[in-house]
Amino acid sequence: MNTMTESKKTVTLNYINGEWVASDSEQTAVSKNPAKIGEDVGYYQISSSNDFDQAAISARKAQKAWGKLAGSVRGDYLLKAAAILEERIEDVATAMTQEMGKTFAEAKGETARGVAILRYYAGEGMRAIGDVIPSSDSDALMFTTRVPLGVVGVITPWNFPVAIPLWKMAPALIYGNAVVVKPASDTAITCSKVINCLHDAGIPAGVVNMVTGSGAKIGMEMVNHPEIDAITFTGSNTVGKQLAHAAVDRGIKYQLEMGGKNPVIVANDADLDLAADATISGGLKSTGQKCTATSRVIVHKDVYEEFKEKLLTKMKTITVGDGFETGTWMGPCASEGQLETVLSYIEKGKQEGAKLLYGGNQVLKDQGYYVEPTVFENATPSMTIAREEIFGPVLVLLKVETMEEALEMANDSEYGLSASIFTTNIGNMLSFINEMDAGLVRINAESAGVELQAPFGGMKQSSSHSREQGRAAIEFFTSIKTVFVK
Ligand SMILES: NC(=O)C1=CN([C@@H]2O[C@H](COP(=O)(O)OP(=O)(O)OC[C@H]3O[C@@H](n4cnc5c(N)ncnc54)[C@H](O)[C@@H]3O)[C@@H](O)[C@H]2O)C=CC1
Ligand SMILES: O=C(O)CCC(=O)C(=O)O
Repeated sequence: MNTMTESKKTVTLNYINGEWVASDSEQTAVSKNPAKIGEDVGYYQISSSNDFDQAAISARKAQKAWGKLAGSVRGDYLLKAAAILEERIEDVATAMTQEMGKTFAEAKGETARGVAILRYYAGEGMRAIGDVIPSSDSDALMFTTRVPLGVVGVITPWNFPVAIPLWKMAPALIYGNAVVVKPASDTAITCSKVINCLHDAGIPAGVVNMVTGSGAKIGMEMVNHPEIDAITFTGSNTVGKQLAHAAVDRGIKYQLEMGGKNPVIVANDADLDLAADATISGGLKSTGQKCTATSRVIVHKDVYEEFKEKLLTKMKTITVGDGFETGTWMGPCASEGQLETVLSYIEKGKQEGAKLLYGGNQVLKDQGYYVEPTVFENATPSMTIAREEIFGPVLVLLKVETMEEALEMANDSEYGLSASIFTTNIGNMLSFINEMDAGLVRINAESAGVELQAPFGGMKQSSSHSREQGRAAIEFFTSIKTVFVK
């Protein structure tokens, strides 16, 4: 059981060496429902250094035998976990909607994606892990193989509390690593339900561990711990950079997926209904809390007014509310802190002279942390709302004279995660594919929408220039060994 009952409270436990255990700090914190002020979802452990130490040591011990299993045997555990997660979709998605506010439909979709991730990486256990390379010595055999890194520390955010832990843990595990995961506190309960699926699948004790608590404490201990051989992180740039410095100091491998300020270009030959729908879906689904969310909408002057009208008409139909209620299209911000951040960016946009076209207000104040879908125009590329990641349902319209200017503006960002263009012109498409500095470029499709079997990651400040997901994950979670036999 991943929980215990204490004074009528449901308390989520840490998972260390195959057992659900309370922290020796004897302290817990509450996970709150952002859709209902005052409703507690449950409690999680505020872990101590000793808890983390135990988890890391257990992982080290377990990794030795785990790494020696055949890939197909490791894959069988992932397949079992996938089947269990699939049976528990409603329960896991319920916890997700309660903890971070995503609509129940989105939460079920994400959990189903988690199932697919486990199945995809189970298959990786049977695929090639090396090449035979002709040696200059004709009597020798030379080839590459791949070995696990050892114990991988996994630090995850709250915005995809099932998919992100799984797209990091599943490849780590299939390639023979053990893991210690520290989930975001806001979604610790959801993550514990995912870990419970691996536990119920019978994964050997110590191969998977979860320790909840403060990022500043447990996260930093993780990167500095001698039993941790690599760190994979998704979250803010500030934290990512701190982790990178610490990882470099220790000489361990690290992988960071961080922010985005993702542009959409709407050309004068675009299908404007498609562009407006995709801008809304890409920018406002999950209340804009995706690193791939559309944020800057760069529109050619010839179609600017028509596109704007279509966008506004569609935006006005968006219903904001509790993600469990039928008819809700957009849930609350994930936490009070996140709501405050979004409102402060909206305020800054107004102060710096952008025109608020629609939204901008906190709504349903007495119920939860809700904000209206919001769009600005008359913004300049140097304004804060056009430069910084907002991580909320805020779009910024920018008008351009030419396609060259559009591409230049799209690239004028410290980030380079994802980008879209809406056009019917092959020349525009090709220029965008070749010249857009982003890890994910999408033509006539929204900027969000990552496929688990394809590489995912950003350019510039959006990532550590590595890629996760798909076959690309093997590059981070293994080391190449070149073997020469004579
Ligand atoms: N790229 C993405 O998908 C995400 C981006 N963000 C961005 O970050 C902003 C703030 O969100 P937060 O949840 O506060 O992100 P964060 O970067 O603080 O948290 C992400 C994870 O890192 C952990 N963490 C926090 N401080 C740490 C430290 N010093 N050392 C090691 N681990 C640490 C957290 O506990 C959590 O598990 C958002 O508004 C958004 O702009 C947040 C979440 C996901
Ligand atoms: O767009 C997606 O599906 C994934 C987004 C993501 O990785 C993130 O927000 O951290």
